[in-house]
Amino acid sequence: MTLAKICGLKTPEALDAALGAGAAFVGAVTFPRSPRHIEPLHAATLYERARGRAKVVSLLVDPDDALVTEIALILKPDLIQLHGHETPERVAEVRRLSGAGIIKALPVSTPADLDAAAAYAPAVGHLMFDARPPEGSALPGGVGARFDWTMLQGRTFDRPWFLAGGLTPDNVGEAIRLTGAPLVDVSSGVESEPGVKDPALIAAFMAAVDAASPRQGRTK
Ligand SMILES: O=C(O)c1ccccc1NCC(=O)[C@H](O)[C@H](O)COP(=O)(O)O
Repeated sequence: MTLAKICGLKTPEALDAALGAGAAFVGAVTFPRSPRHIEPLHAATLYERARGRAKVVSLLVDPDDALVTEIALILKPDLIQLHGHETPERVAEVRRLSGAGIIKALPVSTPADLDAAAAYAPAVGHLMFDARPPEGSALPGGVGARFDWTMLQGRTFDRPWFLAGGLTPDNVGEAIRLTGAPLVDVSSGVESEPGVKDPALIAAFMAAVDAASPRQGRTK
């Protein structure tokens, strides 16, 4: 059974589409350079509708202590996704400061990149393998780039892991079948333009995840 996270949700319509389609995780990006950026106070109000329906994830990039504390107090996420250059020590510090679970995203372009996971496992609840963005990319994630998924075949990790990067309704089934990913994450693959989520693409993505990995007992 593969569960899905829809990332970069910043409107009630987009969040409702993800929740209605059965996303297990919903993500708020707080990173001003991103077209998906949402301020902590706005996210706190918006994500109230997700409580008890999906895990609320706050995505941060190399956050300082003040931002971690603000997010923890105002948004109260179930999980913080760290998508920058955070060391294992910094990840442990963010966990302590926030009291939230941690997803550490690791950029992947070669099999050796997967080896970094071992050092993070003690400090995190989840790992995320995301495509390393192309050189010169304005963002460290959410750019629709993918990596060679066959690198994950035969690999095991000490924590549940998300596959991310370039997933779409058309390719997520193949990605799950090739890798056995227990969790998948998508952003630009369910958008009509950068930062604008498309409810029909969200529904199609979730249907494709279900088709590749039926979820037991799901009613919608
Ligand atoms: O989505 C963003 O704008 C973003 C900004 C800064 C760091 C990470 C970001 N997104 C990371 C995600 O969680 C994406 O879902 C993941 O990288 C996959 O993105 P995509 O290839 O667009 O599906």
